[in-house]
Amino acid sequence: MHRLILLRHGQSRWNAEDRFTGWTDVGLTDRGIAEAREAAGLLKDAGIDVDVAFTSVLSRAIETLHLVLRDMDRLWLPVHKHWRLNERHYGALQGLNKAETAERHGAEQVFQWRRSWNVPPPPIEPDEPRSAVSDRRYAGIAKANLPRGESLKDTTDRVIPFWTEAISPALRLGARVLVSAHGNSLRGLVKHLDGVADQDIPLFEIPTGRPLVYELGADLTPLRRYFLGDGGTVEEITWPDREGSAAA
Ligand SMILES: O=C(O)[C@@H](CO)OP(=O)(O)O
Repeated sequence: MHRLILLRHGQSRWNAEDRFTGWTDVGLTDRGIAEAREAAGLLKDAGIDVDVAFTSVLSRAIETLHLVLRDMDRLWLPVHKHWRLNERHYGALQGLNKAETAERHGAEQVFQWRRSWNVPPPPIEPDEPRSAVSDRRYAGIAKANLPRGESLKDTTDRVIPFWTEAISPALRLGARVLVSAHGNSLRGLVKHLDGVADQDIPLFEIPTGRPLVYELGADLTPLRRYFLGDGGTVEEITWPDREGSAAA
């Protein structure tokens, strides 16, 4: 059996302020730091160890990973950072308050932007200061390939090549893998792993700082998936049984 742990970063400053964040690089709040440390405690209590970690190039996921590895006494493990694990790029919505945006554009429109499978947010202009074009961490990516606003489908489409080329080979070699990333990049990965139907993914939320453990078969097919809870409890995830869906 292979084991994969997915971890959404602890609460960020903009989570706390209810702002669309996306590729904006904001740090953790005190609560976010506490959540990351609680995640380490849950992993240790469950007897789960890790051999290699992957994260995005955004500070909130990197900081969360470091806090977890430090508390697990595993700071020495190999860590691979990649932009493909970044949060969904929220385009021109980045920086706006979510409740105010709902008042302005309507709750249904905002729900579509936030949770639909394939509705992208309004795009950001490449020459805007908020764009990733001028950010040195993305210097190696062709400008034309830098996202300007992604749907969940767009996000998933850029996460999966990294899953295929980097994460799944590590699992196949027998490594226990921890991925510290973001609400939407992880939702996309879950959708892919479990073959979740498009209409079921909008209601699936990954809480900040709560480890989601996947037990995978030899061919990396999910056998079980569950959130770790206090006192050694687990919360199993099941998906509606739909025709055409590979989900269990
Ligand atoms: O703002 C964001 O980048 C994400 C995650 O916090 O928000 P949402 O959950 O609304 O997709």
